[in-house]
Amino acid sequence: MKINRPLSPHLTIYKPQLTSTFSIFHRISGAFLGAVVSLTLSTMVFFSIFFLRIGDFSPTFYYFYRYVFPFTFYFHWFILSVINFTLLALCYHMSNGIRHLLWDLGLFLELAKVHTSGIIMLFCAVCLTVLNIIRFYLS
Ligand code: HEM
Repeated sequence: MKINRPLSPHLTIYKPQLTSTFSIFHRISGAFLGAVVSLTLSTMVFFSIFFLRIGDFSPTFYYFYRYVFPFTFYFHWFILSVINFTLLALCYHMSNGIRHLLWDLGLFLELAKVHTSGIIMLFCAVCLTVLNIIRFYLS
């Protein structure tokens, strides 16, 4: 029997909520950070093995820069976008992660406090991101 009803979890009929939106972005930022970390590590492993320098993960590795330089020269806009986006994801994930850890301690679990801590978390995440991006460009 085919019933033409929407499937659970009915995302399209829900009014967007602060709680669910922050939760979804916590997962998305966690997955994004995981992808960035594993891609960075696997690139380093690849270069280490490729030049028979197995186990050398040092970013001061000469050949790493020699072959990566042309790429960074032509695609610097892409690399800078990934770095800035990673900083945003990390600052958001860390700020919201601290909020999660406070909940795990049994703190701020009332609905009003969940909303207030969400606004504070967003403010901290934006400030941290801006400060980190300024620091990145000044260094
Ligand atoms: C590169 C660093 C990080 C990566 C790759 C990462 C990745 C992840 C992923 C994939 C999840 C699962 C998300 C889900 O399934 O909903 C997660 C959850 C979590 N992360 Fe991170 N994370 C990182 C850094 C941090 C930092 C710095 C904090 C600091 C507080 C943090 C706190 C948490 C917490 C508390 C959870 C559990 C949230 C829950 O109970 O649902 N993470 N992380």
